[in-house]
Amino acid sequence: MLRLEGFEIVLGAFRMTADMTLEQGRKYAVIGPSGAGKSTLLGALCGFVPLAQGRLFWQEREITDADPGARPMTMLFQDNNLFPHLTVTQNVGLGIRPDLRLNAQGQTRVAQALTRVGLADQADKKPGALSGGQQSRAALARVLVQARPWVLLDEPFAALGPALRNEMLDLVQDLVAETGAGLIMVTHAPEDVRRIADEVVFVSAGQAEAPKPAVELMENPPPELRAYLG
Ligand SMILES: Nc1ncnc2c1ncn2[C@@H]1O[C@H](COP(=O)(O)OP(=O)(O)OP(=O)(O)O)[C@@H](O)[C@H]1O
Repeated sequence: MLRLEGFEIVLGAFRMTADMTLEQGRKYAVIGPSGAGKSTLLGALCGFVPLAQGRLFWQEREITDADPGARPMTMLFQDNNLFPHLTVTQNVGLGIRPDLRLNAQGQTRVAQALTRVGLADQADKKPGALSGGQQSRAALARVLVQARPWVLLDEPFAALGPALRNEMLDLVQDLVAETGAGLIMVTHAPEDVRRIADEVVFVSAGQAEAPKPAVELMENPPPELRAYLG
């Protein structure tokens, strides 16, 4: 369980609030207009964006001031954050040790993650030699080896075509189901919400609303959400 208690985030003229509990193992979509604060909210959870007020708890433990690396979450960005000069294996290995000095067990974990995402035969290539979908798979393998209780995705597959994006969403869905991780995913696509989310956090007008069941909300959106969905 992740508890956001009285969050207030202030970045220059921008201000937003959030107060909610996110249950372990559930899948949350974060949606809302451009500039509403979706990425900022994920940044605050990961410790990249400071809180002006509020506290963050994970399973009763306060982690408000914990370093990003000491938090129970991994973040995957749209550009996948792959290092072009490292091989796929090395990029995934970074998820275990930033200095890449992996022991045999670490190397096995990397190999297993690459097999799981279907990249075993691409392990020695550099990211530039992979397709967009394969790059996303490599980034997901790195998330997998980190084995954190929460996976945060910020519009991760927006650059992919619809079929490939659905394939990646299904893979993410399978991975979190296998590992028991919770998922928090920023997306602009209502079809992504329907495909993957249990619940929706709607961010608008300076507030991240507490999650609501996805099916109910998408079938019967309140006026603000209806205006956003168009
Ligand atoms: N470092 C910063 N300093 C000042 N303002 C910032 C900073 N980072 C973000 N902002 C502002 O915070 C607001 C929220 O930005 P954010 O990127 O979280 O929105 P978003 O909902 O993710 O938008 P999009 O859907 O377009 O990605 C924006 O008005 C943005 O300009």
